[in-house]
Amino acid sequence: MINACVFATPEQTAQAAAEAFVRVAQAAVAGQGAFHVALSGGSTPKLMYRALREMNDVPWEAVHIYFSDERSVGPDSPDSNYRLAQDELLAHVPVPASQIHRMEGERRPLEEAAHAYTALLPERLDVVLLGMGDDGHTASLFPGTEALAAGGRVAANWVPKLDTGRLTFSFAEINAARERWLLVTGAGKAGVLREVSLGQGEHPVAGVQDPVWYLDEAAAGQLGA
Ligand SMILES: O=C(O)[C@H](O)[C@@H](O)[C@H](O)[C@H](O)COP(=O)(O)O
Repeated sequence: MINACVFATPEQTAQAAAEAFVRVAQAAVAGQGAFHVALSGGSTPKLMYRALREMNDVPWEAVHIYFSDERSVGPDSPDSNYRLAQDELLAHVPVPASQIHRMEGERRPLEEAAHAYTALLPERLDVVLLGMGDDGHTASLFPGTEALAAGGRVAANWVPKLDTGRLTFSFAEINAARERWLLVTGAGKAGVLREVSLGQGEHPVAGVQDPVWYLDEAAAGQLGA
């Protein structure tokens, strides 16, 4: 079974994840003076980012932003995960620019970008925020790709079905964090989520250890069926 928080709508799911972000950020800053969090790409986190930018009492001056993956594009590309976070959250909150750590998706070879990003990671992330594709991928760890077995903390990953390279956290990096949050909404994810909950299929997201799932009822619709 999975450790899931289920909410009626994507908006309520996003709000709950944003409220958890505030709580965990406040505790981390009180305890260690900083909060190191890796944001996810894709469309699902957009609602959470919009909820989070309206929240009070976030210790933004002590928050360090990272990214769990990035497309092989520059920061101005509409496909950039960094640009999504910038447009929907970071441009609206007072995180010091020096504390926003972008993956250089435009850099070639991508292996150099992966190596450079590894060098700027903290010893341990507090939270890694992730999504799940309808093929069971998470971050840019796609089924059948080499990065599934990557050592190290950040990998360059060729994704044949997308005919493109990606930068992605390895499972080692994801699972070394203090917490892993999976934000998944929509009926299109329900079938894969059921298989993951039953230990069925070869879904990369199953490699994320002990995540907290933030789900809406549509995505959770086949759990326990
Ligand atoms: O770069 C990306 O696209 C994400 O890192 C990816 O892992 C995403 O979380 C899933 O594809 C879900 O995407 P949606 O939220 O758009 O369904």
